[in-house]
Amino acid sequence: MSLVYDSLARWSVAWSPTQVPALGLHAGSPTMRTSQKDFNDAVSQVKLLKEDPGNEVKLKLYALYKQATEGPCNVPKPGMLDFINKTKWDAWNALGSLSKEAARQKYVDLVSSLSTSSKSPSPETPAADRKPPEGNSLVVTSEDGITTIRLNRPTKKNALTTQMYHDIIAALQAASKDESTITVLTGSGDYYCSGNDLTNFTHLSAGGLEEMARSGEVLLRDFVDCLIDFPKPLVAVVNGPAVGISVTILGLFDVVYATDRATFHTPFSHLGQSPEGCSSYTFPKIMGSSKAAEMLLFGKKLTAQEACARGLVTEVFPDGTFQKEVWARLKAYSKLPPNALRISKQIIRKQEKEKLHAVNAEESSVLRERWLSDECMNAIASFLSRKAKL
Ligand SMILES: CCCCCCCCCCC/C=C/C(=O)SCCNC(=O)CCNC(=O)[C@H](O)C(C)(C)COP(=O)(O)OP(=O)(O)OC[C@H]1O[C@@H](n2cnc3c(N)ncnc32)[C@H](O)[C@@H]1OP(=O)(O)O
Repeated sequence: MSLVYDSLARWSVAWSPTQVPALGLHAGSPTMRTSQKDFNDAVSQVKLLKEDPGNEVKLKLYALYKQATEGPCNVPKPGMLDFINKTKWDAWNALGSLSKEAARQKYVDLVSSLSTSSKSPSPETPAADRKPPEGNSLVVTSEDGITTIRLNRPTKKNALTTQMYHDIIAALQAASKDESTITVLTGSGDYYCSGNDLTNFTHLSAGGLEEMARSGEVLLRDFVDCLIDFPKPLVAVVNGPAVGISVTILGLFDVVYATDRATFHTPFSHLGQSPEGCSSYTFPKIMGSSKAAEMLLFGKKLTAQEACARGLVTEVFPDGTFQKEVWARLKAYSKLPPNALRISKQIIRKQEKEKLHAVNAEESSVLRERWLSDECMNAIASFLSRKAKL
């Protein structure tokens, strides 16, 4: 959860020993002097931890630090949409009337338990060497008549940032005009895609939440429109679990190949959201209304085999031979006459294009409303504070 992580990392800058505010101890108490030194040492030690202790621990550290230095939570509760500060406030407030001394002790104990399970880097290790940069979130290549658009944020399970939606649109537009015969969407690492990056909701502009929801609606509509209009064969190479919008848009692909490790999950109700990617239309058509409802309303997660039996997936391959088999198949298909493929694809799509655009516009507009709802806000806050995992 990078947002809270980053935010906590920033707080740790403020924990520099020279900036730590006075702890309000009674001079002359040897126990407390020791405790203060231990506490200050622990504060410094946190910054040397090599391994990320995870958001839950970092929140505990934050809360204990605040309690130890300022006492019980004494600031107003941040608004519901101020996810990060609300999460921090909740953690601090949960400590109730715990004394400063007890909080300091708990902080020291917690850091000490972390230090024993994680080696500190040598002081000269440059920060950049500790966490390698992720590089480009989208990688587009063209080879053997195939343009491949690869989601490339493996450490975030290829969650889609707003920039990635824009980049995919641009990549599809370029692919529609390039020399390739087939276009492929796939993912790097163990996941295909974990859907919309939930931290997209935290990037509020001056226009506030309403403006964010409005621009989200436009971006979603443009993204899905681009898939509806894509003129060449579009293939999904589903290399691992797929969540949310990465699943719903599969109904707009021509062929979907999946590893037997893949799962297909659309937890919209859990998130206080509603279906997109034209799935409210394509899913009932592909698998029948009751099977579609099980996925889109109740968030039933399908195995690759189940998704194949329901017609969402074209074929499932054993994970061990997935890449080899699929790419060999695609290379063979890419030798087919490109114009015939284009014309055939377009005549198939033409029958439904208008309908799909209308469905997309409606789904996007309904989602804009959903994004402003308490149900959605609470679900996202819950994910960001790591209370719930889907
Ligand atoms: C209004 C503005 C919107 C602008 C954009 C509009 C465009 C269209 C929007 C269309 C609507 C789309 C809807 C959806 O896609 S709904 C589905 C959303 N996805 C989820 O709810 C999945 C959430 N993730 C999880 O449940 C788990 O992470 C997952 C099961 C996928 C994997 O669990 P696992 O335990 O294996 O791994 P981690 O949880 O530790 O994940 C590793 C790190 O990756 C981060 N992560 C994963 N998925 C997401 C995500 N979707 N958004 C943000 N971050 C994600 C996770 O937090 C971990 O990060 P840290 O290592 O930093 O903790």
